This record gives sequence, structure tokens and C-alpha cells, in this order.
Amino acid sequence: MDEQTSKHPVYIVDDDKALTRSFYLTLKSFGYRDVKTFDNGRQVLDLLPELEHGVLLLDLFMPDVSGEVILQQARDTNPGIQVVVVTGVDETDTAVRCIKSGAFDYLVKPVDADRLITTLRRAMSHALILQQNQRLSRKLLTGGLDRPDIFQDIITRNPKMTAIFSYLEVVATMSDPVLITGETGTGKDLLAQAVHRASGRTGAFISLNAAGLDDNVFADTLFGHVKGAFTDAREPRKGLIEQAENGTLFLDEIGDLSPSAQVKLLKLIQDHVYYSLGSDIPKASKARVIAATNRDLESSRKLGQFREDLFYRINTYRLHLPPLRERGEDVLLLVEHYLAEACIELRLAREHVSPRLADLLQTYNFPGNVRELRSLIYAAMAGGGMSVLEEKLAGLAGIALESCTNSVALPRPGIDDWQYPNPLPSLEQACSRLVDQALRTANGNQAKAAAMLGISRQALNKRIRKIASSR
Ligand SMILES: Nc1ncnc2c1ncn2[C@@H]1O[C@H](COP(=O)(O)OP(=O)(O)OP(=O)(O)O)[C@@H](O)[C@H]1O
Repeated sequence: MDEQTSKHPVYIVDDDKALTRSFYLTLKSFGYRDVKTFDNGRQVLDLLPELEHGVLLLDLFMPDVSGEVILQQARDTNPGIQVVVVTGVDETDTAVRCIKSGAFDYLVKPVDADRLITTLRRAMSHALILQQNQRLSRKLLTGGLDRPDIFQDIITRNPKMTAIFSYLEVVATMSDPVLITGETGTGKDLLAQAVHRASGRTGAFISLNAAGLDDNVFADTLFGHVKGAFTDAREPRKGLIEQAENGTLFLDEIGDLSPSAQVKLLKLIQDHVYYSLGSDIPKASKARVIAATNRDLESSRKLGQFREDLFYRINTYRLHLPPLRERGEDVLLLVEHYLAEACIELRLAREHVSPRLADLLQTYNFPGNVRELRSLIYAAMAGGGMSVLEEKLAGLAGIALESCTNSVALPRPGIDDWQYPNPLPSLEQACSRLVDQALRTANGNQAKAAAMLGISRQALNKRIRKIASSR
């Protein structure tokens, strides 16, 4: 069983001590770590409001308090508890009444172990989803992060990024896979490490880059092999998945997986089972999978290059990192960070960002995102300083240095041969179309779009807000 599910509590409430003991032993043998027993209803009734999210296995007929009273009280005071009624009475009326009062399910004694565990698993995952929803709503209302230290390596002030962190804090503790998407160099690897830290998992964070691995190398690296599995397999070898036990397996570039590697990964994610090369003995895994890609997996799925079932399985929780060009507020923050770092590492005097360079940085669209920004700073510092970067960026952005100091001065094309519709659009309509077009041409980069339109970035921003409110 999964580490996260097994650590949530199960409460058994029944006056039949022999049955309570038998349930207790069954649950322990299935890996439930936190099982608490109560042999009278009164005991649990007082504790109900404080009980942690989990599942309550509840007998209906007890001498002191009836199970139905406890069920009602649980619904009223602690909705994070899912109640499974377990009773010796097989009466449809009672079952219907319990379900109507909010019981998750109704089991009639004697309950065989398989039925008990299957029902418990369903009830537990329902309890966890409710817990997750509650935490999400709480976060939406209060904002802020529970553990900002988890994200200290990720430099950002961008609201979309902080919203991702909030969401991540909630889903990190679940056991389902996480898919991180975003262009190259946006920080997917960093984010995967943050998910692992926030998950509270006791095992290691192990990563594997799937790009360019053929099916055999992928399977051997991930699942290991037994002695004699292939010509050079003189000794058995454990795969990375074993090192990730109770931890996290980070699969980077998942969009590059071959079709047969996709099948193996699906089995691992779906059934938590894998086979070492050369062995037909299944092995169980409790690693949590985080996958990342800079490809458009949705298109790969539609083109039949990525399995549909795997796509939906890994897409349970999706985190999409925006490109750096959409995080204007982060560019200077990151530049200052890497500049300080490079000056210390290269033992150079501290340099600062000139207003002209700041302008250029806002205009450039960083196709390689943060990784590119970092290399640009280091290369410039090693090669002469920030003025080198100014030259380079001006070249890369295809904008003359002069025009950057005064964005209004961009050369304008002639407008004599424009085609005007008849009747003419209103000024507001024309303005809105022009702003849309500039943003499209500038790939969403507001500084660049503003330069094209010959207005300041603040003026463009004001117009965007005005247009948005009138739509
Ligand atoms: N917000 C950030 N703050 C600080 N460093 C960052 C940030 N985002 C990315 N980096 C740095 O940029 C580099 C690239 O980041 P990372 O490897 O996480 O990107 P990626 O999205 O996984 O790229 P790829 O798709 O190419 O694997 C790393 O050196 C990382 O430390």
C-alpha cells in the first residue's frame, strides 16, 4: 500500500472485542500504520471533533451509544472522517438510513478481509480528496504558504508561480503522479524537488532523464536486472526505482519515452508493480512518480505518439510553469541573483544593472528561460562585464541599443496604404485590435508590445486592463 494512504488513521468502534482485534490485525497486515480501537461509543463520541482525517469503521448496535448517533455526530462535527457502518443486521431500511445520514458505505458482518480492505481504500481516498479540497479552499481564502522554506531555491515574485506553490503544498502529500510542464529551463526540475520536499516522504528523490533512452536502457536503468538477463549481466543490479522506495521518482522528458517504455511506466503507475529485466517475479513499488516534459503532451496524445491511458494517469495533478517572458517581474530579480553569485564565484567586483540593460532584459524573450538567463550573465561576467551583455542582448533581440532608451523612437512603417473597413470601427475597437495584435506579435511580452505601439509599458498595461473590463 502507498505510504501516504497507509499513514492516515483508521478508527474501529465496536463493543465486540474479538471482532475489533480481528479487524485490527487485518488492517495492520495490509500496511495500515495508524489503527485505533474503541470498545464503546461514548469514548469516540467525545473525541470526534478532534479526530484526524481518516476512516471510522462503526458498529451500529452498542450498549451505551448507538452507532447512528455517532454517525450523525461525525457528519456534524468532523466532515473529514468517512464512516463505514459495519453491522450484524442486514436490513435495507437501516442501510438506506445510514447512507442518507452520510455513511460512506454499509458492510454486513461477517465481513471478509478483501471486502473490508476494498471498501476501506475507497473510503480513505474519498477522505483524502475532501481533505485536499478543504486545504485548497482554506489557501484560497487566506493565501500564503505553509512552508515557504520549501521554495527558497526558486526565485520568483510572479503571482502565477506563487499560486503554483500554494497548489503544490496541497497536492504534494497525495500519492498520485504529478505532471510538470513548461518550456525548457523554466525550473521543472527545481519544482519537482520542491514537490518531494513538501510531500514529507521519507525516501530519496531520484531522477532519470528519459530523453534518448531506448526501451532496454530505460527498463534496465529504472527496474534493474537479474544475473544473466543479457550477455553482459554478470551480476544482478537494482534499478533506480528501488532507490526511490518511499520517496520520489522524477522522470524528466517523459514525452520522449518509446511506446514499449510507456507500457512499463503505465504498469508501474497504475499497479505499483514492475519487473526487473530477465525476471518474471513482480516487485512492488511505493515510489511516487513525478513526470516532466517541455513537449505538448496533449498533441502527442492526439497524434498517437503518447499513450492515452498513460497521459490521463500522469495528468492527475498538473503544474504548468509559465515561460520567463511572461514573468517580467522575475527577470531583474534573477539577474541580480545570478550577478551577485557570478561576481563572488569569479572573484569580480560587484556590477549593477544599468537602466538601458534593464530595458533590454524586459524586451528579450528568453527562449531558453532561466537557464539561458543564467548562462548569459556568467558568460558576460567572464567576458568583460555587463556592458558585454548589453551588446549581446541588443543583438539577440534585434533592437538597436538607441531605440531601447526611448522605445517610442522605433522606426514606423508608412500607413498610407492601409485598408480600412467600411463602416470604420470605433476608436476603442481599433485600439483593442491593435493591442491584441501587438501582444501576439511580441509573444505576450508586454515590454516588446509597448515598444511596438510606441507607448510605455505602464500605458499598455492600463489599456489592457481597460479592454479586459469592457469585454
Ligand atoms: N525560479 C528560479 N530561480 C532560481 N533558479 C532557477 C529558477 N528556475 C530555473 N532555475 C535554474 O535554471 C536552470 C534550469 O532549471 P531546470 O533544470 O529546473 O529547468 P527545466 O525546466 O527542468 O529544464 P529542461 O526542460 O531543459 O530539463 C537550473 O540551473 C535552475 O537552478
